[in-house]
Order: sequence, then structure tokens, then C-alpha cells
Amino acid sequence: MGLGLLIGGKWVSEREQEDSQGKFIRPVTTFRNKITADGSSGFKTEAGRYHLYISWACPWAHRTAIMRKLKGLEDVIGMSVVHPEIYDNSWEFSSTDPGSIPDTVNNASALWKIYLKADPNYEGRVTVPVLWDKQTNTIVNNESREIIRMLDTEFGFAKSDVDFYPEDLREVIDKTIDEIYQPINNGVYRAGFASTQTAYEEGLTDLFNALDHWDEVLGKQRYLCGDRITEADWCIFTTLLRFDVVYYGHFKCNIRHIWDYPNLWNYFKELYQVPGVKETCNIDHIKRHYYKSHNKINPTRIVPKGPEIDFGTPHNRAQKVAVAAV
Ligand SMILES: N[C@@H](CCC(=O)N[C@@H](CS)C(=O)NCC(=O)O)C(=O)O
Repeated sequence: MGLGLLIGGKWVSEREQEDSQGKFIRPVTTFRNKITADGSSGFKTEAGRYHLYISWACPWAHRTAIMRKLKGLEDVIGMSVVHPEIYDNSWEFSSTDPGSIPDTVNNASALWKIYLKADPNYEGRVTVPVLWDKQTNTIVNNESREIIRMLDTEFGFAKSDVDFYPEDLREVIDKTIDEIYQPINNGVYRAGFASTQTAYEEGLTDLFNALDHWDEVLGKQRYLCGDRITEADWCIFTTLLRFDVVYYGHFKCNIRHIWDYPNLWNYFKELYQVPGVKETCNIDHIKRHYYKSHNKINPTRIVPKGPEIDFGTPHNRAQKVAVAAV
């Protein structure tokens, strides 16, 4: 098992992650600086200065890869992709595993070494995504929703001028990202990592109540915040992508599939089919990560073959919303 942590400058390869009632606890991330266009934060927007460390498997990190891609920032911000399977060293780099991209910036073998390089006194979890500053040799930020905001709003010279945080929707976007976090994005983990029946059922109930709610909302409007794709849609998208493939089985989130929800399913497919997005969706890394990394949940590390699922089939969103508007 490699869900460990750094203590006193040393990597410890095992940790508890539930409280005394068996509830999964997600500690807050601690590198919370910002890149700003004017440089007032000490981290100025500059081409070539920053590097992203992600995992294709991780829903939080995946958000940042989508934003980098859709904003056309691939030449501006470099990216490394960790090996999907977690063993004693947690996230490691590989130059041979298909889909992984080694660390050419710090030449580290494992992500925890990068955390220690940023702060030799750092203690706690070692998570992706990480936004690294090559100029000051430190981690700017390791919180996905803040990283996507920076990529979205602070890189005025991005190739694409698509705006996922438009002025008139800012309040509702922030509220929606908050609203989906506990029951949905973190809800699948609250169900999956629970170690008591009560904690599992609590996570599961919140999760499916929230999915039912958003399916209803999406019967009336095309996207989470109205008629435009925003950051909130990318925040839910990465959880929906993993749902039928791993959360349904591995995390026991098996009341309904996403494909059973008429609106959520078509909405999800529409987002998947936005040009550039499917190139960031690595189902092989996703499956290998979850099934081969959590040995309390899946001690044999066997990766299931199914389900057979095609996210590329036509969606009905344009038609659905036209009908809802009548
Ligand atoms: N709040 C963080 C969560 C990041 C996170 O928990 N990432 C997971 C991967 S899905 C991780 O790296 N876990 C390693 C660990 O817990 O040791 C964010 O949104 O960026």
C-alpha cells in the first residue's frame, strides 16, 4: 500500500485515512499561492516558467489537464504524468509505462521528492495535481480548483480565448463548485474509502441524492450553470468519467449508473466530445490506478475487463434543451 505521507523529512508508506467512525477524511492542501498576470503574488504569468505534475487517473488532476488543453496552454506550461499504480513510494515517474511522462524538470523518481524539494519541512500527504515554479524551485499550488482558475483567468496570452469563468456567472460558478464537491466529487471517495457500513451509506446517500438533483436540473438547462460550459462542468466531468468505469464497482457506488440518468449521461457525453477532451481521458490509467492501488479494497489487484462503454455515441443535448425551453 502506498497511500503514505511525509513525516520529519521521511516517506512513510502507510497511513490511516478514516476517522474513528470509519469516515474518509480528506485533509486540506497546503500550497496555496497564486500565479497572477500582474505578478503581485510573486508568481507572474510567464510562458515556460511553470510545470504541471498530474496523474491521468486522478479526477482532481485531470481537471487541470483539461484546462491546460482547452485554453491552448500546452506550449506554455509543461506537464509530467505519474505512473498510475501506487506501491510503497506512492506516485512515481516512469519513462516506459504507456501514457506516463517522466519528470524532466526535477528528474525525480517519485512525487514526494518534489514536495521535499519545495519545502524540506513539509509534512502530510503527497498529492497530484502539483503546479511547480521552475524559477523559484517551489510548488505554487496543489489544489485543483485553484489551479484551473489560474489557467483560466491569468494567462491572457493563451492560444484559446474561451472563458470558463465569465463575469456574469462567477457567483453561481463558485457556488456550484462548492455544491458538487462534498456529495459528488468527494462523495464517491466517502462511499469507497469508508470502513463502516454507516459511513458508507452516508456517503452513498448524499452522492445519489445529488446526482438525482443535477439530473433534474440538466433536464431544464444545458450545463450546470446555465447555457455555457464553465469551470463547474469540468469539475463534475472528471467524476462522471470515472463513475461507471470504477466508482460503480470498486467504490460500491452501485445504485444507478451514470448511463441510467437520461440528462446526466447525455450531458456527460457532450462534454466528452468537446474537441480536445477525449485526448485527456485515459481509461487504462484510471482503471489500473484504482484497482491496483487500493489493496484494502481490492487485495488481488485484478483489473476488471469491463464495462464495454462508448462515450462517443451521439448525445441529445441540443434537442433536449430546445424541448425544455418550449
Ligand atoms: N483537494 C485536492 C485533492 C487532490 C488529491 O487528493 N489527489 C489524490 C489523487 S486522486 C492523491 O494524489 N492522493 C494521494 C494520497 O492521498 O496519498 C485537489 O483538488 O487538488
